[in-house]
Amino acid sequence: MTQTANHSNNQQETTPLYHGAQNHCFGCGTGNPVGLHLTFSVAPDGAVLCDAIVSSNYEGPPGCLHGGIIATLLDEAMSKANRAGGVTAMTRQMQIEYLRPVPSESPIRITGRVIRSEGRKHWTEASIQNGDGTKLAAASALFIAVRQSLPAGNSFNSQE
Ligand SMILES: CCCCC/C=C\C/C=C\C/C=C\C/C=C\CCCC(=O)SCCNC(=O)CCNC(=O)[C@H](O)C(C)(C)COP(=O)(O)OP(=O)(O)OC[C@H]1O[C@@H](n2cnc3c(N)ncnc32)[C@H](O)[C@@H]1OP(=O)(O)O
Repeated sequence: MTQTANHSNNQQETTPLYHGAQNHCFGCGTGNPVGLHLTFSVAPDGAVLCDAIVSSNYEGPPGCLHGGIIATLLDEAMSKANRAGGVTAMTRQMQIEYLRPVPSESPIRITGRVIRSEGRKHWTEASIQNGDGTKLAAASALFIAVRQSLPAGNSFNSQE
């Protein structure tokens, strides 16, 4: 489980990225009791932001998040950057740089953005910063838009 954090360096006007679906996504699903329950907002330039405090239940080294969880946070941010642009896509390829340990139980900011799109291919980037704005981890990825439409009643990005 993850708490929402308030970053003092949050000076941008952002809009919450809603999705009405009670899905089981480990990153954002409200229907997943053991998920991270991340919530994102969208900045005017289309980047998505999530200010969070991630529980020590997701640690690897003492006091630090597990690398797989860090990958999840970055993956989720890039997926949400696509969603903010109305694109439902799955991760095809992802590269991660683990620059510094990411602390558990401490405010972090996760940011994602779409860099370039060509047909169904969407190249994205994401990063995690600590409360001081130091970059702790970064990722770049290729997402491919899914051919299937969302199942009925799955209102991702709606405000219902
Ligand atoms: C199953 C869908 C159900 C319906 C929708 C329901 C829900 C929506 C689903 C997801 C989004 C919603 C919630 C978000 C959830 C999680 C958030 C985090 C995101 C994830 O965690 S998500 C899980 C991890 N993720 C996977 O589990 C993917 C497994 N994978 C696949 O399911 C296929 O791989 C797929 C579908 C991705 C693509 O498969 P495909 O057959 O449709 O597409 P194809 O292979 O033809 O590639 C198309 C064009 O990309 C080019 N291309 C390919 N690879 C390239 C490379 N490396 N470099 C440069 N170009 C490349 C080709 O060359 C071609 O190019 P061109 O069109 O120009 O020829």
